[in-house]
Amino acid sequence: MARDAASQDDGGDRLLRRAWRDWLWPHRRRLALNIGLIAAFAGSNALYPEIIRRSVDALQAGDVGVIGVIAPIIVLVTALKGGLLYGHRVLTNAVMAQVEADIQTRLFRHLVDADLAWLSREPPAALASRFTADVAIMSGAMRAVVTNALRDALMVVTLFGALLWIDVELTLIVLALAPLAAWPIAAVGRRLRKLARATSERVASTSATVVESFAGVHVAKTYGMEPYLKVKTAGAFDALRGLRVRAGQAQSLIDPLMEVLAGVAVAIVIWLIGARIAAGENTLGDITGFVTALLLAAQPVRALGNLNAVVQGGLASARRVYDLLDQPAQIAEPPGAPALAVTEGAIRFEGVSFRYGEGAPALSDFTLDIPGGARVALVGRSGAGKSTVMNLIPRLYDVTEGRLLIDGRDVREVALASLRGSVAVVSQDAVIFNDTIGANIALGRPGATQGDIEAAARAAACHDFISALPGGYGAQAGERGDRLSGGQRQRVSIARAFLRDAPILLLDEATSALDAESEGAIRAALDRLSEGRTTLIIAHRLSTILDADLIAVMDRGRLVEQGRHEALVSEGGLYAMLYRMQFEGATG
Ligand SMILES: Nc1ncnc2c1ncn2[C@@H]1O[C@H](COP(=O)(O)OP(=O)(O)OP(=O)(O)O)[C@@H](O)[C@H]1O
Repeated sequence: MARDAASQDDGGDRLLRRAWRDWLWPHRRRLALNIGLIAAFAGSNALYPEIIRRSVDALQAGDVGVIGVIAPIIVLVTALKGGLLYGHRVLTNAVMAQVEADIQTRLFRHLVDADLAWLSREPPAALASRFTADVAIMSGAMRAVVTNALRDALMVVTLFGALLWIDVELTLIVLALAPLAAWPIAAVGRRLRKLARATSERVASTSATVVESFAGVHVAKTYGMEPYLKVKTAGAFDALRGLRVRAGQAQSLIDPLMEVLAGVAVAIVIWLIGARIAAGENTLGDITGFVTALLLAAQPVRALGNLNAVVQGGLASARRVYDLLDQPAQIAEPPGAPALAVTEGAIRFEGVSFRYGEGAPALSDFTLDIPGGARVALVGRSGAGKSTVMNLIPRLYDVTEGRLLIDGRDVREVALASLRGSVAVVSQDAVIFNDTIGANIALGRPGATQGDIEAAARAAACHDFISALPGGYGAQAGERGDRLSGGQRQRVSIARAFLRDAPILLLDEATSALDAESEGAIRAALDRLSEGRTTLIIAHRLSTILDADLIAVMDRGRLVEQGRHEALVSEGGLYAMLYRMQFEGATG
């Protein structure tokens, strides 16, 4: 019944087969063993009606001695059932926990390798909800299908076997009622699948709202934004509530419907057997055995009806998980791509155009030659495209038109790891992970020794403050590095870049002012870091600009001027204007 309903919905059947092949088939041995346990359980369950029929008939015939035999048999059968059920549950749990971990691992591996352009479309918390909420719903549905559904189906089959054994004609009459149940279950299933999809999307956006609220809690509190956040989240929670109420209403139909149908079946049976007993064709044992089997079958039949709801929810979540897994990475290297061996470190943008998605171009016909080892300052108004230039070098995005060459090689033709390994980034918001400070520096070069890490920290002027922390390099940096000050975070990220020792350095100078001492330490560290490396700087300080070998002035995605400070000032163009507005009178 569950499959019927699923197949009527677009791709449901294919999705089920795919989920089976991807996640369950690898565990087929343990699943087969589990099915054996369930079959044995269902088989022992079907012995009940026969035991009851015989005892009632024997008791009615005055054979009290039979109780001495029946009672131990009942204990034996229930003990067997108990043992089988225990094994089945433990095994199911182990397999499904493994399946969940498999899905999460594959999803994560796929996502960390995915393109930035595509990853940044969804808030991190919404992505995270696919790992937690969607994977749980999906594995819950699989658990229900491979274990409960099989167990219930086997129970129904064996109990109907028992019914047939007792009375073929009556069993066929009862079976004739089945199609009456199938139709509403399928209809409810289709509705539930739609609601499940909407619910999963809501859960994702609600998680994003909640996480965003707490991530920006400093600003939220300072600006007294609590009422705004309360209203915003209350709306999201209420929308979720609405969806759940509607799903609950649809799902609640199934049980009562099955209940009524079971009542009809029992009534028909009692009515027919009553007539037959009166005619002397059936015994009281027959009716008791038959009704026992029927009542025993009612529960698994009902569970199968409800299973459809779970399957539909699982399919909706599986769709969302596969939507991510099926997204191919556009930024890939050609097979057998050679490693990039940087010799000079010369970078050439050759007629590069680039646009993010559908918007206006962020770069248009941008051509710039950066000699190896040069320090180049990118200057321009906000939104001019400076960060975009930086993003293209390690191929966070690919150019839409033109070429980007490093030492004469197109970056799209070399091994991605070697390209990224040749680049170190120090950005304004130093990205610090929730790990030890030592581990955060070590990210610069996996496999670095403690000695290397300390040398990098010394070069970045952060060894002293790290050593003074309780725990030293083993001290925790906190969530997003919040146990460190802004200046300390920046120095840790500079130490990471020192450790990386890459020939190309991308610097986004911090705009926020630090205290003079911190500022001086960072500047000195950055100067040391950029020595002997091709360095691109999004410059915010006059001193950086004055020191630059080349200033590239950008306007609306185009390179409009280039040269050294004095020459550009005397040209009297955009640079001269920006310089007058921002820096004149400043000491840098
Ligand atoms: N992820 C993105 N998706 C869509 N558009 C983007 C994205 N990042 C930047 N843009 C757009 O591309 C253009 C160039 O942005 P970019 O960040 O390169 O400018 P910028 O010169 O670094 O600005 P700022 O000095 O303010 O950091 C802008 O118009 C911006 O709106």
